[in-house]
Amino acid sequence: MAEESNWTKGYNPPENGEVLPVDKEVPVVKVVDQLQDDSHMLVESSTKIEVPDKSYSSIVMDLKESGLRFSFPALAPHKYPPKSHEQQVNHACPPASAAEVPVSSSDDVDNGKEGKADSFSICIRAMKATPALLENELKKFGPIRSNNIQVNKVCVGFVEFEVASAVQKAIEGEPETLVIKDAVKILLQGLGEDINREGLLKTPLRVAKALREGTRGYKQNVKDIVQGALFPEAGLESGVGHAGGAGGLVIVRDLDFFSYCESCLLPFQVKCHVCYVPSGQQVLGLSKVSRVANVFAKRLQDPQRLADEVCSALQHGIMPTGVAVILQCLHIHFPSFESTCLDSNHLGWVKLLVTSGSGVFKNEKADIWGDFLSLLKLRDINVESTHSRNSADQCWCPSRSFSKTGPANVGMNAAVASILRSLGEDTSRKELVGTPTHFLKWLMNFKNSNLEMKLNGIVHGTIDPFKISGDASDNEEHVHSELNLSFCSQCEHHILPFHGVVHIGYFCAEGVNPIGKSHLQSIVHFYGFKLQVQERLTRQIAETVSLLSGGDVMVVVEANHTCMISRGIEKFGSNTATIAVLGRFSTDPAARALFLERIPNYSSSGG
Ligand SMILES: Nc1nc2c(ncn2[C@@H]2O[C@H](COP(=O)(O)OP(=O)(O)OP(=O)(O)O)[C@@H](O)[C@H]2O)c(=O)[nH]1
Repeated sequence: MAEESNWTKGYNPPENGEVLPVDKEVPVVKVVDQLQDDSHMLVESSTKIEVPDKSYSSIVMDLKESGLRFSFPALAPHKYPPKSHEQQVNHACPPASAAEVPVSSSDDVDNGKEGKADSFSICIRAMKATPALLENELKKFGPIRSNNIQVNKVCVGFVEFEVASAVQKAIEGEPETLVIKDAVKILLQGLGEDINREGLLKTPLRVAKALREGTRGYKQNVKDIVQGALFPEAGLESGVGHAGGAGGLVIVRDLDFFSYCESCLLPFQVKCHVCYVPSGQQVLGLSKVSRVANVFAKRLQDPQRLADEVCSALQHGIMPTGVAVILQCLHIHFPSFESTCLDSNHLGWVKLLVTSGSGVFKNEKADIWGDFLSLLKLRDINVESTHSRNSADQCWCPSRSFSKTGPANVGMNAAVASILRSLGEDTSRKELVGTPTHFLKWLMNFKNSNLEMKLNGIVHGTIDPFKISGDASDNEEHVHSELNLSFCSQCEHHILPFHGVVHIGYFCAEGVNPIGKSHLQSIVHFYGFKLQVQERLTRQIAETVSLLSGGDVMVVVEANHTCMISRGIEKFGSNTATIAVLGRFSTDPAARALFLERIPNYSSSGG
C-alpha cells in the first residue's frame, strides 16, 4: 500500500463524547412461500461458496464444533436510513447494521480442520418445508444421504448430500445466482462479446459467485463472532482512567480487506487499523477483530460507513472504554480512452483515509489518539493530523467525478440493478441510485469496438510509425526498449480489473528512429481495453509490434489481478508476469537477458 504522505484525511469524529446506544440486531429474513417453486427456494451451503480447496464436510464439522447453526437467511433488501454528511459528522459511530444469521466466514474454513467427515450439507429456508418435500426438490442435484434431512421449528431444512458436486449444483441453482448470471450475460452482450465464446462460458457463474462471496457480510452476525471469544483478563478495571486501567491499548494493525464500492461496484482495497481500550476485565480474541471488520467489509460500502460500522460493532461487542478505527482505502481510477491515448499515466489510485472513534476516542483531539498513532508509526504507518472530511473527499469514488456519460443502455442498466437486488440491496437507497450508471461507465471502457475505431491505422499498418533516415539496411542493430507502458484491462473470467505495466523490446537498426512511445502505448491500450487474459494480451502486443518492427520482439507484462486479490484465493500483494518472445529473442538468451535487465523494479501502489 502506498505511503501515508499522500493520504487524504477524510473524517473528523465528533467531539461530544457521545457513545451511541446499541441497535438491536433485527433479523432480516425473507419469507419464502412455496417450496415447490424453484424460483422461491433458497439454498445456501454451509460456507462461502468458493473454497474449492476445502471440503464441505470440514465446514460443517467446524460449525458443529463451534456450536453455530450453519444456516443462511434468505437475501432481503437492507435498507439504510438516508444519512446526510451532517449526520455522519454527528454520529462518529452509528449502530452496526443488523447482522442476522450466524454463518461461517471464509476464515472458518482456514483453520486446518479439513476432511474430518464426508458430509456435504446445505441448508434451506422455506415455509412448510418437510423432509419429504425437501427430498423431492433437492434430489435433482445429486444423491441425498438417507435419513439426513431435517427441518427445524423455524422451517430451516438441513440436507446432507453424498457428494460435494451436489452441493455445488444446488448453490448454482439458487435464484440469486441465476438472476446474476442472466444479468452478466446481458452485460457481456452489451460489451459486444459473444457469450458462447469459450473464455466467457463460465464467466456469468464466476461473476455471480464472486459478487455473492464479496457481499456475504450481510449474512454474518457480529454477536456470534464475538461471544465465546471474550476472555477474562485481570487488571482491566471497568472504564477507569486514561486507558481503562492497567490494560492500556490493544492495537491490531494492517488488516487487509477488499470491499465493493457502493457507488460503482468495483472492489476497493482497505488497510484497517483497530485500537481499543479494554475494560470490564475482558479482552477480545485478536482474530475476532479482523473477523468483525470483515463482516462489514464484505458488503457494498463507503469508506466512512465501513469505519463507523466496524467501530460501532466492536464497541457494542466488547463494551470497552473506547474503540478507534483507521482505514486507508484505495480505489482504482477510472481510465478513459480519450485521455489514456494521450496520457500513459492514467492509472493511479484514489486514496482516502477515514477514522471513527467511540468512547474515549470520540474526541479526535483526545491524547489517546496520539498513543494510537504513535503505535502505528512504529510500523511506518503515518497518519497525518486529522481534519474534517471536505466535499472533495465525499466523492472519493472516481465514477462520480466523471463528467461524460455515454448513451444510457436501458437493458444493461436494468441488469446491474437486478444484480444489486440479488445481493440483497435496496436499489432505491440513496447511495445506490447511480450505481448502475457508474458501473457501466467503467465497464463500457472495455467494449470491443471502442478503440478499434481510433487505432485502426496503427494496428492494421496503414500508419507507418517508422521514419527511416537514410539507408539503414546495413547498419548494426541494437535492442531498443520501451518500459513501463501502463495498461488497464478487464479479466474475462471474473469481469474484474487487472492492470499494470508493459515493457517492449525490439531490435532496431542504427539510423532508424524507434517506434514512437505514444504508438506503442496506443497498441497497449488497444489490446488492454477489452475483456482479456494476460497471456493473450502479451502475445497480441508482441505480434502487433513485430509487424511494425521487423519481427524480433520481446514483451513483458506485469500485472495485478483484482480477481486474485479481492476474492477467491485473496492473495494480497500477488502479481503476475508474462513474457512473449518472437524472432531473434526466442533464440538469443543474451538479448533476452539484456532486455530483462533493463526492466526496473515494479512496485504497484495499489495491488
Ligand atoms: N491464465 C490466466 N488465468 C487467469 C487470468 N485471469 C484470471 N485467471 C484465472 O482464471 C481461473 C478461473 O478458474 P475457475 O476455477 O474457472 O474460476 P474460479 O472458481 O473463480 O477460480 P478461483 O479464482 O480459483 O476462485 C482462475 O484460476 C483465475 O485465477 C489470466 O489473465 N490468465
